[in-house]
Amino acid sequence: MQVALVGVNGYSGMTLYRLLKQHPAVDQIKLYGHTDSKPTTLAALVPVFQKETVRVRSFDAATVMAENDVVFFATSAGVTKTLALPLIAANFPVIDLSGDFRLRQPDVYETWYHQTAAPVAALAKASYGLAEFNHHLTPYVANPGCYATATLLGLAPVVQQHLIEPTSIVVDAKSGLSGAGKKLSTTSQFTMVNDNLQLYKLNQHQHIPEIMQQLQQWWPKVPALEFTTTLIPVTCGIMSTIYAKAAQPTTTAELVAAYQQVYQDQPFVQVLPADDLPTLKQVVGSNDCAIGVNYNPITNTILIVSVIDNLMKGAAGQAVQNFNQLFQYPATAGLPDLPVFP
Ligand SMILES: NC(=O)C1=CN([C@@H]2O[C@H](COP(=O)(O)OP(=O)(O)OC[C@H]3O[C@@H](n4cnc5c(N)ncnc54)[C@H](OP(=O)(O)O)[C@@H]3O)[C@@H](O)[C@H]2O)C=CC1
Ligand SMILES: CC(=O)N[C@@H](CCC(=O)OP(=O)(O)O)C(=O)O
Repeated sequence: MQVALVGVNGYSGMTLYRLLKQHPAVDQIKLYGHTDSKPTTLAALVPVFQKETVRVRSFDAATVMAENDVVFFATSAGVTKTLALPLIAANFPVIDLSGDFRLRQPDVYETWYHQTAAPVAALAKASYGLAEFNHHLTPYVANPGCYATATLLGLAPVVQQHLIEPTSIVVDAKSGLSGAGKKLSTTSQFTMVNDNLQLYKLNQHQHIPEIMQQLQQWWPKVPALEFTTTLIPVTCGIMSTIYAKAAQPTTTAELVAAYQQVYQDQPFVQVLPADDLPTLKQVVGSNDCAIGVNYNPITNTILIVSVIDNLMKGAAGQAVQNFNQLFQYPATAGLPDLPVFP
């Protein structure tokens, strides 16, 4: 299998390169940059990869299709909606880590991403690749966002089985700094991130419509959700802490059983026993999502804690899961089994 990767010098691209390099079905990885990039090497672009002398060439859609069997785009929002159009027209396999093709409605993308959307005909050819649930992939896979992945995997059982009041979902999500990509900003300087917590994009986060789109497919009665995001001083990891009112009184044991039933055949989702809640260290470096649930009978509230590594399950790892599904490789091929600890 000949694999193309665009955006290798971003955080998700670097992670994807590392995974693809040890994927048993990948024979060669070809790297591409901007359409007007000067030829260079990976070592020159990513100094920590100093041993990697593989070339990085400018992006040209016809060359990419001629030289490869599939292309991964680990590029910033707004790039694939133009660069990928010839690939979509040719039905060439694409796995897109950006948000450009996740939202079905162009006006929703324009509202939340503050830029023009991809053409409607192109959007219609994309499938949303929440890997545990969406198995009918088209050749163009829109890989989910990191917060959306943690939150949707956490909510799926209670939403699909109508175990909560649909109007009562509150999500308090936190992310490490690598979620913001490599570009430095005032809020991402060491002096602001270290020893600090910063709430951001209040009621404006682009993953709100992405989460809603999927929740409403599972249960149209979910009208909205409260969703906040906080930058925390870790490099990798997302913790999505979710609260919802139970539809009727329940127990933690019943909830754990419901979650275990939904995820019993999923190698990358670990449902923890009752009274156990996950930590970031249980998943960082792996492609796992770990989920803990608890019921508070005094307030009739269900608590769900869902953790992932934003660059793995939230980006590159799930992209490899979708690659495995698209080409019918074993689900776990090329994906590490254990987190990095200590
Ligand atoms: N970081 C995360 O945890 C997650 C990220 N994502 C998504 O994955 C994508 C990449 O994110 P991340 O790695 O964090 O971002 P980075 O900012 O770290 O990297 C962005 C990459 O896109 C490349 N790029 C930007 N514009 C162009 C262009 N016009 N043509 C070709 N390449 C381009 C950059 O190359 P150069 O530097 O040379 O311009 C760089 O390689 C984004 O869409 C992001 O939303 C999704 C889930 C989680
Ligand atoms: C910490 C941090 O800033 N995280 C980013 C997540 C980026 C992402 O995954 O966004 P896309 O939808 O564009 O893929 C954010 O909250 O916007």
